[in-house]
Amino acid sequence: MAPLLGEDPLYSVPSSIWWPAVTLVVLASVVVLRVITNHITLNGPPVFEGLPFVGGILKFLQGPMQLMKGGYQKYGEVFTVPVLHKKITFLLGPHASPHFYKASDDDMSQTEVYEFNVPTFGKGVVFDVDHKTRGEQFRFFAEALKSARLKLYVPLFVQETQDFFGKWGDSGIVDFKDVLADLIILTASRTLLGREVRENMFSQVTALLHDLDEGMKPISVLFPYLPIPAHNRRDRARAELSELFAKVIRARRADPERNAREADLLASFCQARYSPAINGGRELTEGEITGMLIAVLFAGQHTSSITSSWTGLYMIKHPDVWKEAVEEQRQVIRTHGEKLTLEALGDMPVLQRIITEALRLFPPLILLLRQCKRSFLVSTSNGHKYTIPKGHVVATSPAFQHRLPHIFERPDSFEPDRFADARAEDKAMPFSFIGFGGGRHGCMGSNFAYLQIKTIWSVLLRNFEMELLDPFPQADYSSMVVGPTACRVQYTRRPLRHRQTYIGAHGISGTRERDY
Ligand code: HEM
Repeated sequence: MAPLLGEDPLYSVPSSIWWPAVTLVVLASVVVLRVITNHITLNGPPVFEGLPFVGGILKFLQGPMQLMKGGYQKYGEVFTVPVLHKKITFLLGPHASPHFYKASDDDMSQTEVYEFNVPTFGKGVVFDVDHKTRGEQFRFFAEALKSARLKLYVPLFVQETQDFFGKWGDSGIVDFKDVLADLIILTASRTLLGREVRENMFSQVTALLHDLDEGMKPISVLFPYLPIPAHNRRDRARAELSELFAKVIRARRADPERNAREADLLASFCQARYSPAINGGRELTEGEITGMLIAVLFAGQHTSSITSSWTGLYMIKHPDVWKEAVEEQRQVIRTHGEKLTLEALGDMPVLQRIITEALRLFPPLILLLRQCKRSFLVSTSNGHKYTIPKGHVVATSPAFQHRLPHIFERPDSFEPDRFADARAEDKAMPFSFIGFGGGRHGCMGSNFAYLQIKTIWSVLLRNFEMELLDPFPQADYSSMVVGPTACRVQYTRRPLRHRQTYIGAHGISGTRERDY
């Protein structure tokens, strides 16, 4: 006879035992399901996770460089790491990444992945507006950074840089990461924010920008509005900056002729108008101008000062390269005279390659991100094909890609000539060198940055000898924008001498040394 319900052995087991058992079975099924779904996306990328649920986040906590190294070693150029509720797919190398750079904003969107910037940049600009409005706002950036405007910025870079190093003594000890950050904020203030800020309210604005900067913590990426002291200070600083800039903008607009004479980004923004099809062709509001000034400052400030620092550190570490750069300065002086002009700065291929090589080895933006809105196919260098599903966060990495030996020969060594015509390693495939990103959203300030960094190093190469007092620094991956760890440099002032051929009295010619 079948046992009565109450006699079934299962029902006689006390609930304190079977509840945990049921929970365990449910949990185990969820884990198995999760492992299966992670792997069965049709032709999807391999999943680099390890322990289900926590593996991805544990790997992330080791730092992105370590994570990419592990994933690349195991799976190659394309793999997915599940982190909390997100799936991050890495495309490492130029074979797998073209779509990342070329796709439209509707297919590969920046909004979701960069919207943590909204409390800093402000409402109504860049990552807080629809794609069409953003396209227009980026047109204003492009207008303000085109060659004709850059020509106006160069004398301001030169003036600020000469004044800054003019205050250095005959010898001293500095850390580039600090001093060059100070200098870049001066040049950026003058050329981007304008004369009023630089001349009348520099220390006030710098203090507010500092609070804004300090309000951007790694936690801000996930929770930008978390009520922590750093975010509170950020919000107060943002509000004060709005008030200050609004006054400056109003004064500029009250005197359009004076505004038109000013050589700064603010002047361009004060004159800019949306196209009639977008926002009815109106001019930018004070809030939009403020937000765009902050956005451009954030895009160009740390990135430029960090790249200036690595450029100098590498030149000092490699005396042959330093010598070649000094020799180029002599040549430029012979051709263009002593004044640093747009043309003179454009005639420095050696220094240009040194900067590019420093940026290859240590790009300050180590991860570039997009949200995939429409699935797409990628191919790797060895012919594997994967479908990247809609909904994934997609990442590329200048820092990781630039060290791949099939893209750059001896990738860990400092060889500026890899960018010279004879080697042209960056030209072998599109999107090989991505220090400035590339494609649709490639850096709009790269020419501005090169001019700024070349101005700094022209002045330094012409006036100082330098020596590293500490071991060559590492990259400090704890910062959002990655720069060098501390490193002291000893500088000694020396005028640059160059041999000049002359024709003397009675046609006697010879050479003599000249000081600069
Ligand atoms: C060495 C210095 C610099 C580096 C390494 C750098 C790097 C980059 C990178 C990697 C991107 C692409 C971001 C992405 O695809 O998600 C970017 C975009 C951008 N950069 Fe730079 N940047 C530098 C200097 C500057 C400067 C000085 C300015 C302005 C004065 C600037 C303005 C911009 C703007 C407006 C964008 C956005 C372009 C777009 O989304 O269409 N950058 N930069």
